[in-house]
Amino acid sequence: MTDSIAHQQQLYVADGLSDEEIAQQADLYGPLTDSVRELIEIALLTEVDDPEVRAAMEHIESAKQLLRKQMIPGPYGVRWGASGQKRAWGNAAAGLRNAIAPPLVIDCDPDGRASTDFHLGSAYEGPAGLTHGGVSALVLDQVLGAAAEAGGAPGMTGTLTLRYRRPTPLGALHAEARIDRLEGVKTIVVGHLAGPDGVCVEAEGVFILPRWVRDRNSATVSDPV
Ligand SMILES: CCCCCCCCCCCCCCCC(=O)SCCNC(=O)CCNC(=O)[C@H](O)C(C)(C)COP(=O)(O)OP(=O)(O)OC[C@H]1O[C@@H](n2cnc3c(N)ncnc32)[C@H](O)[C@@H]1OP(=O)(O)O
Repeated sequence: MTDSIAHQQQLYVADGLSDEEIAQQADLYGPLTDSVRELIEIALLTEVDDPEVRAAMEHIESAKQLLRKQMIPGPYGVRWGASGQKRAWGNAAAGLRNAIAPPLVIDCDPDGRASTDFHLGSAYEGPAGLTHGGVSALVLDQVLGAAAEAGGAPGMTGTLTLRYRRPTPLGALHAEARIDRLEGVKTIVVGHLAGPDGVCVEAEGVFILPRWVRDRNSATVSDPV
């Protein structure tokens, strides 16, 4: 096993937290994340002058010092509580503790579908007034991956193919995906990102459970009890 695979495995952790403990953490850290996300937008758009900017930076420095007192060595990884509740709170698209995530709250259906309504503010701009194409890819990667996982055929993104049909505005957006077909270990998922005027980006993704997970799963199935 390579060092890189061993490192990945260590970041999938069953930490045994109860649902109540997870809810407490979500209540504590979720609003912190929202506040930092708002700060990103304000820092981007503020037009206050020198004294206010310097004063604000001092407040931000104090907040950083307070929060730094106790830290996860990082990254957050993926954790499961005692009831099996999954927390991918560091996820760049949907993580509850990640201020750069829009965040996506994705509805999943066990028939292999996923969808989300979300809002992209000024921090996601690419062309003037429009969503950055890489951010559209981030969103679609996550939603297509969630559909694969919801349908019981999860995987890492092997290939993601996008067709940008029309510019994606900032603001209120919708993304959805469904499993199109399974081909051996590959899950092929299709989906799109839409704005108020219709579909902006179409996507097809090939999701593959990494070999080390497949090997572990087949070893578990065939192990004598
Ligand atoms: C408990 C742990 C769970 C972990 C999983 C859970 C994930 C839950 C995700 C939730 C939602 C996340 C949504 C965001 C998802 C990301 O952001 S993932 C990050 C971006 N992706 C990556 O970094 C992937 C990097 N690449 C890799 O790790 C490996 O190349 C892959 C993709 C896992 C494939 O490796 P492999 O399993 O060793 O592949 P291999 O056995 O050689 O080939 C198997 C089959 O796949 C085909 N294939 C191989 N590579 C590719 C490719 N790139 N494209 C198309 N086909 C390919 C082969 O041709 C072969 O096909 P068949 O011959 O069977 O027809």
